[in-house]
Amino acid sequence: MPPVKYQRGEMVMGRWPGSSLYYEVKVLGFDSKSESYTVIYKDGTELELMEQDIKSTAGFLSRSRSRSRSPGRRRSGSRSPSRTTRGSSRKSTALGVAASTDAAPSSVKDSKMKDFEEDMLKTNANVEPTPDRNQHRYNLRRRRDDSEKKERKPNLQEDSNRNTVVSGDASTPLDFGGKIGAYFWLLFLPAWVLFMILQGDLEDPSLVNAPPPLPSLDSLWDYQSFGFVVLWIVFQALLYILPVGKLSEGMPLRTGERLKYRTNGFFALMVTALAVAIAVHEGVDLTYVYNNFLQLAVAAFLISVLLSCYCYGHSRNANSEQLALGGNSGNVAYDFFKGRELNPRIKNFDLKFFCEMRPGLIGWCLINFAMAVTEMKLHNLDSPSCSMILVNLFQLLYVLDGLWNEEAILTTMDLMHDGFGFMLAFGDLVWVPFTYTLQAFYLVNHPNPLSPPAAAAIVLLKLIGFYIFRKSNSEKNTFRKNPSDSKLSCMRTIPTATGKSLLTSGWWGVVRHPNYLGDLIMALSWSLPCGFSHILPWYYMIYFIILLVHRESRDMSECKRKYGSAWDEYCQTVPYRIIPWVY
Ligand SMILES: NC(=O)c1ccc[n+]([C@@H]2O[C@H](COP(=O)([O-])OP(=O)(O)OC[C@H]3O[C@@H](n4cnc5c(N)ncnc54)[C@H](OP(=O)(O)O)[C@@H]3O)[C@@H](O)[C@H]2O)c1
Ligand SMILES: CC(C)CCC[C@@H](C)[C@H]1CC[C@H]2C3=C(CC[C@]12C)[C@@]1(C)CC[C@H](O)C(C)(C)[C@@H]1CC3
Repeated sequence: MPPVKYQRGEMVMGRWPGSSLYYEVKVLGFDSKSESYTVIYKDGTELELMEQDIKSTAGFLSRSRSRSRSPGRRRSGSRSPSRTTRGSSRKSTALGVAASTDAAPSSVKDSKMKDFEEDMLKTNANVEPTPDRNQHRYNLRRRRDDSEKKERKPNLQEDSNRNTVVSGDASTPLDFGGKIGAYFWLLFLPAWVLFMILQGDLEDPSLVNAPPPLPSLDSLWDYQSFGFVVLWIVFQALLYILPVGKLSEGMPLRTGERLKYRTNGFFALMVTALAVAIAVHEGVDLTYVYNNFLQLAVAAFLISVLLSCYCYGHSRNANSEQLALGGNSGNVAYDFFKGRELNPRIKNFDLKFFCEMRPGLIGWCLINFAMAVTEMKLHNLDSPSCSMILVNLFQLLYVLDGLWNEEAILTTMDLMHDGFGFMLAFGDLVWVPFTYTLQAFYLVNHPNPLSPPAAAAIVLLKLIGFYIFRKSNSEKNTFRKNPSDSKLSCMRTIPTATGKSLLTSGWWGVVRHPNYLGDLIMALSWSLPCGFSHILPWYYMIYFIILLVHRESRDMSECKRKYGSAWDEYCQTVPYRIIPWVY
């Protein structure tokens, strides 16, 4: 049995799960089975922490003094993470290092808490002084009371049977149907892409039709297509590593470290556009993409499988801090699917960031363009049809916007929380370029003439969706990068115990995911130009509703875990999730 490093009653610094912030906590006990400590925070929140998430108060303070910054303060530069300066409605947040107990729920202020508060006051005398400590409130929700605690002791084995993962410091429920679900998705997703591409080729494509006959294995594989996909990825990788463009910092990791990312996506798109223009001018025939769509998709699929295997292997050498919460269940299929490592890198080359923003996203535009060229050739047109132009322009705008604001991706769920495994590798390299292009693919053989008023109405819808999407993403991104940015001076916020606050006005006060709302309106405008004759071009809309509803609920659980009662307060203030008064 390992020696017990921290004793019952000892005051130590405990890391708040999922963040790099440390709070003063009191050790209540040690569980030898799970090798975890039960600790209590000042508001009565009890958690089980592993030894690596605890530091002795003395060592912690001398270290943070010598650097003159606590982990919490490091997060937001020289400001204390909780310092709020604007808006009378703004409440202050709890501090990473020391917080008053003013707002601890009265129910938890029992005698144990009183002793504890006294201990805390003594310890706080040693803590770095903070400018507005007295205003701070502790708004963590008490996780468990004593009676519950008696019933449940942390146990790794027990948790894994219950479909939860104990990953470093938090119990994370398994997602996507757990272990069985992972097998299902691993088989279903590639089969579904194959099915849809085959449907798109039919004269009467309908998702409710019987599946088309399976093509022979021979016809799926093509060396040339494989070569083109490899070349494409290598070309994009070369553009990514060029020392052109900004080096942006990601959000702080659990270790407090911030990774650097080369955000030159817009430049990469421009260079690619130039290269494609030269190639077309030199006689390269883009109808190849339409004629070999299936073979190109199969090649991309094989590459995504190889990449996922590499990432799974790579994660074996990663330490627990580098693993994603939730991709570390011990079940090979689940972890392979969900991704174990948060930021797999080859030197400074970030695989997740690169795959999410470059080959698939830029490939999406190239494929759409190739479909427009094919439509013109097949139907002897001087220019693509109005529907094809709208689909191309709308989706190009979406990608351009994503690459122009590439830095914003660093605050999204995928970058901050998800591991990089099959789901994202396949999603980025196959799903995005070969299913998001299905509307253009469909239009090649299924023209849908649009009247000018119909086209104008669709353009208006797209612009409304885009406005909501862009404004809300920018609000959140600006706020996360610099909470005291003058552009947000009139915004109301709710403070949380982690030092971050939640916006409750502007778009984030309308619904909890205004960016999803804008995205959904845009998705509608992408399907409308294809008409209502078939369901295939509506696949994106249907998939997107499912994806965003699921994503929203995943984000809800994650935010509840991170922010506790502050999140509940936010949900009360902003009751609708995505669509006002509907959902
Ligand atoms: N086209 C596609 O296939 C596709 C698919 C998925 C998503 N998307 C788009 O990608 C973008 C990113 O989506 P995402 O799923 O990563 O979610 P997101 O909405 O960008 O990020 C969610 C995170 O925002 C923070 N947050 C939540 N409420 C907040 C508030 N009131 N104030 C401040 N911060 C708040 C929380 O993180 P912290 O508090 O930790 O910062 C939360 O975890 C969206 O625009 C979405 O529409 C597109
Ligand atoms: C069913 C699975 C295979 C699901 C796979 C999901 C991924 C394809 C998506 C998850 C997050 C998405 C995303 C974009 C593209 C699709 C995903 C990778 C995005 C890069 C599209 C451009 C946007 O501007 C964006 C940068 C906001 C966006 C970020 C999230």
